[in-house]
Order: sequence, then structure tokens, then C-alpha cells
Amino acid sequence: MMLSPKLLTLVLVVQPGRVLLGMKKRGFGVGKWNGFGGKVQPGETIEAAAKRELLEESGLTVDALEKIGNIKFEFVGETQLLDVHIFRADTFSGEPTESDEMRPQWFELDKIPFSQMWADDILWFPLMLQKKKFVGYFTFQGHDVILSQKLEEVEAL
Ligand SMILES: Cc1cc(-c2ccco2)c2oc(N)nc2c1
Repeated sequence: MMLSPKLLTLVLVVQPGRVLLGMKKRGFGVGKWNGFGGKVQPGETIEAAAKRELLEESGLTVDALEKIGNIKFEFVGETQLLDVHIFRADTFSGEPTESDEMRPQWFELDKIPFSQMWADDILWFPLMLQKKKFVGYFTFQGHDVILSQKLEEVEAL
């Protein structure tokens, strides 16, 4: 039986022509470039968690986060589903600052390092950059192989 999914947040900071990614320095997803995010604490809204994790991991503060996607991830052999709520921020304050967890870096949109990112990203980043909304379900074998995938645009989340 499936345990209740583990809620995670992911924030992509996007400016004209570039996106901010962080190199994960330890823990889950170490060695991959990704947006900023993490766990939702009890009693915290998902959006508040996303803003908290962005500040902790990148030093950036955002007013407005736009919900752009929701992807559920299954790992073969593990019962815990990950339920990742994905947000986009187009404006922020502060300067990207390295943290214990993340080393932030701006990437031009034609130089996104997909080979050093989670394998699902190359599939939904184009939707994000076109400001589309999407839902997905990916089954991973380990951290690098996708065994099955579903991804569809939606009108609303
Ligand atoms: C399995 C998985 C997890 C995450 C994640 C961890 C914390 C927030 O999201 C991903 O992020 C991306 N881009 N692909 C991902 C796959």
C-alpha cells in the first residue's frame, strides 16, 4: 500500500533569458543542478514552505510565486511517493548566495545543464518557460533512469 506522499517544493527563479539553478552540495539529489526547495513542515502551507526553502537555499526573497506544476515521483522498490509542487518566480529581492545546501548559478536558457539535472527536467522545463501549467507522474529506477512517465498540460492547478 502507498504511504501518504511526501510533500516537496521546488522553485525556479526565471528572468528574461536566464534561470537560476543551484548545485545540490549534499543530501537528496546531491550533484545535480535543480531549482530550490525541500520539505513542507507540519502546519506550513506548501507556498510558505517554498518561500522558506528558497530563502534558506539561495538567499532570495520572493513576494509572488506562481504554481506551475505538480509531479509525483515513484522509485521502484520504495513505497514513499514524492509529491513535488513546482513554482516559478519572475521577481525577487536579494542576491543569490551559496548555502550549505546549494551553490546558485544563473544559466542562459540555451545552456541549461540538463545532463547534470534530474532526468525529468528536460521534459517539463520547456512547458515552464512557455508559462504552461502541467501535472506529471514519473517512475524512477535509482536516481537517473526513468522507467515510465506521464506529463500533461493542464488549464489550472
Ligand atoms: C525524484 C525527484 C525529486 C525532485 C525534488 C527534490 C526536491 C524537490 O524536487 C526533483 O526535482 C526535479 N527537478 N526533478 C526531481 C525528481
